[in-house]
Amino acid sequence: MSASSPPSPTTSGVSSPGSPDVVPEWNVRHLKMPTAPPSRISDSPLFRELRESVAKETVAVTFACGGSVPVVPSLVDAAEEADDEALRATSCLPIDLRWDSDEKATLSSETKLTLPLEPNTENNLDRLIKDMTPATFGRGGEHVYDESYRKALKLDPTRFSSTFNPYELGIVDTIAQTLLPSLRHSQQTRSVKAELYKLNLYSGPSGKFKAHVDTPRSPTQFGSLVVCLPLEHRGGALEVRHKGKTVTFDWSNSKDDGKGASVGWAAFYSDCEHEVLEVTEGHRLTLTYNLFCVRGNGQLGGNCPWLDATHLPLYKTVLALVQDDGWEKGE
Ligand SMILES: O=C(O)CCC(=O)C(=O)O
Ligand SMILES: [Fe+2]
Repeated sequence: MSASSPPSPTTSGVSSPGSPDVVPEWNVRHLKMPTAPPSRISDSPLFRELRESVAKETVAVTFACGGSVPVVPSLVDAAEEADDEALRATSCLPIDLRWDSDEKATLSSETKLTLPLEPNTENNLDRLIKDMTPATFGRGGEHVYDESYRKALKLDPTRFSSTFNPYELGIVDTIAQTLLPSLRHSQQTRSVKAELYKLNLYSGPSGKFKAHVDTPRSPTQFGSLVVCLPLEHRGGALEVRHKGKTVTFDWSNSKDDGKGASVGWAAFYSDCEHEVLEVTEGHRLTLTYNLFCVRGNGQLGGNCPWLDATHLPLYKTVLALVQDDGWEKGE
């Protein structure tokens, strides 16, 4: 599944009829920006910056990406109407969240939330807040809790589960194509693995995480993914910075803004400074994932211990063929 595939090749694409090994390619580095179009816009410093940025390494300027997925009560209608399976990836169902409580004798119905919040479930949100613990951060090799720097709560992934799946919605594919584009046509195939790291809650007033850079968990971690679940709040924009540029992801929302519920997401490289601005009202509830560059599955041959070849439909045919006398004699 691919949420955003590159446009088909144009004159700038490399296409070689008769040579199946050469895949037609759309690569932004092959794009020729118009040279000095006869309009005032070409003199604009912004146009010049855009031209220079595209001409340089695209990777160097695309340090973050993100989007939002509308939440709909049911997927069936929209998909049937358009008769298009791909439509399923452009919206998602309300998200169920379940967690373990330390409180004795808690009913499972009390440790479940559906987001956007269903009527009369505010008590469950209160329960979740009680069951979460203060979120620390790394300082000088230690985990510290300092509300003047980070005011948030957390739950470890061993203590909760959710129905949200960034793979199903094409978010992980989009990240791979946007943040690892240079690998798209390399001989080595690689994929992105998103590993759930935490559930975090930044509440108003004054929930925040001041400017910091995340610590990669391993040499293969290249970034982070933040997913903002549909819960009403104001403030709490995420700012991601790299080489003097800032990209802002503002997922604040309320029932009255007429926008409809959605899930916001942002991904960025590990070396980007980022900051969660103060949440002024409500609750900003997020899932965070560590993003790893992993071996892709483009080269199954010889390295696929989990695939049992004896269950492939052609196995018996090939077996019969190699056991045939004629085969051994090379006839
Ligand atoms: O919630 C966010 O937008 C970012 C959180 C963050 O920076 C972190 O958990 O390290
Ligand atoms: Fe962070």
